[in-house]
Amino acid sequence: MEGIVFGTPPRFRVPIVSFSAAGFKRSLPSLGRAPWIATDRQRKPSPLYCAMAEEASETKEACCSTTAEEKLANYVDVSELQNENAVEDVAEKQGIKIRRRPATGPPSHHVGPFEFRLENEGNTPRNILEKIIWDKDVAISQLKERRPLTMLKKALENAPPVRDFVGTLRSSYKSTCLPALIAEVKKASPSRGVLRENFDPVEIASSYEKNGAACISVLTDEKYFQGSFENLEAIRRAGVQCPLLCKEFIIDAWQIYYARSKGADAVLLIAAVLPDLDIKYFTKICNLLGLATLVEVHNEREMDRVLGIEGIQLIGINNRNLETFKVDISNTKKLLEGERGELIRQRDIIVVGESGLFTPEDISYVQDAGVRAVLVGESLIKQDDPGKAISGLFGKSISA
Ligand SMILES: O=C(O)c1ccccc1NCC(=O)[C@H](O)[C@H](O)COP(=O)(O)O
Repeated sequence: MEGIVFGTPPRFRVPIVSFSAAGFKRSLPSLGRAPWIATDRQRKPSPLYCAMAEEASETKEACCSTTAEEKLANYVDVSELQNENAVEDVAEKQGIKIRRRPATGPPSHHVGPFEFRLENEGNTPRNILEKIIWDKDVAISQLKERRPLTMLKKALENAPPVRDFVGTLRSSYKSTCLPALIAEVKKASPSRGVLRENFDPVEIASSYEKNGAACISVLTDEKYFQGSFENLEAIRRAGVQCPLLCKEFIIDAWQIYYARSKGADAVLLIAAVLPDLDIKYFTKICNLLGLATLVEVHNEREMDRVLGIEGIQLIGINNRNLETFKVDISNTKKLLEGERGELIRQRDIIVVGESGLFTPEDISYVQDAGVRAVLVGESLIKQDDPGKAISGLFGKSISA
């Protein structure tokens, strides 16, 4: 039975819950036709729609000939959006298990003389990735208050020119016949704790560049990776020429503008977190800003979803399960076998092998699987001189 509302005194008002075979299951009333029509206090307008509406309305100012609606329609097939039920419903249909934010209300509810606990529902993240996303959702809301999109767009007028992230990977692969290296500036991580106490991001990035890295990945999440946007900006300002990937958990278009304003040349979009429409729209924003997008997958379903999205040039296969932390480099081989690999080759999509790469044998293994770039953090950052460790990773020097 759906939607039983208990007749409780106002101060114990509980969200609509429903009984189900699995015990109490919080049933959210399905949304109206557009995802931004919130019928539950937890449902905020989807960042996707807000960004589109904001972008469209701003564009309306910029070029009055194009109406906001026309601009909106240019980005995505608006009917997709209007037909979209709850963001969560769409995510569920696409196999996305990461919920964008906690369900409403405390984990336990009093109904008359009874106390009901909605175990495993509501406000307990199921894994670290979901916890990271929930915290990110709150943090971005606060950042947007302080630095509205209009301010960011103004700041972009003075941003350094964007560098060609994808083109640099292609050139590197062509000149060395080895996977291009995206070397990662990462102080800590949830799975490995602090990787490097003596952490000077500019020194590390410069050493990576000197020893043949094609591009550099910079963790900007503070809470779980001890990274920062200041690190990204400092590396850019220090004169490092390698194109920079802003390694951030992107859930809102605002973050893309912010990354660009801090000197990023590419951003990461995680298929385990973002529905297809978000990936599609965020990729369009990146194209508008000249940024590359690295769309990260971990399983076949995510790979098939991303291959169904037009305009994707760069796909990262993460060998690390971001929910369990299990690392298995055979995951790269598995996702590049058969038709998937064929389609990727036909489209000339660059695949990046990510995580768990430590030896020349690991590099050969993923290269034989079909990757033309690798993203490596731990095996380099833990060495005394992370840059000098690059030759050990490839079995020879890759610097020009
Ligand atoms: O590394 C983690 O613990 C982690 C946890 C949750 C989300 C993302 C996480 N890592 C990001 C990465 O994927 C790695 O930093 C990157 O692929 C490099 O991996 P490695 O070479 O194994 O450091």
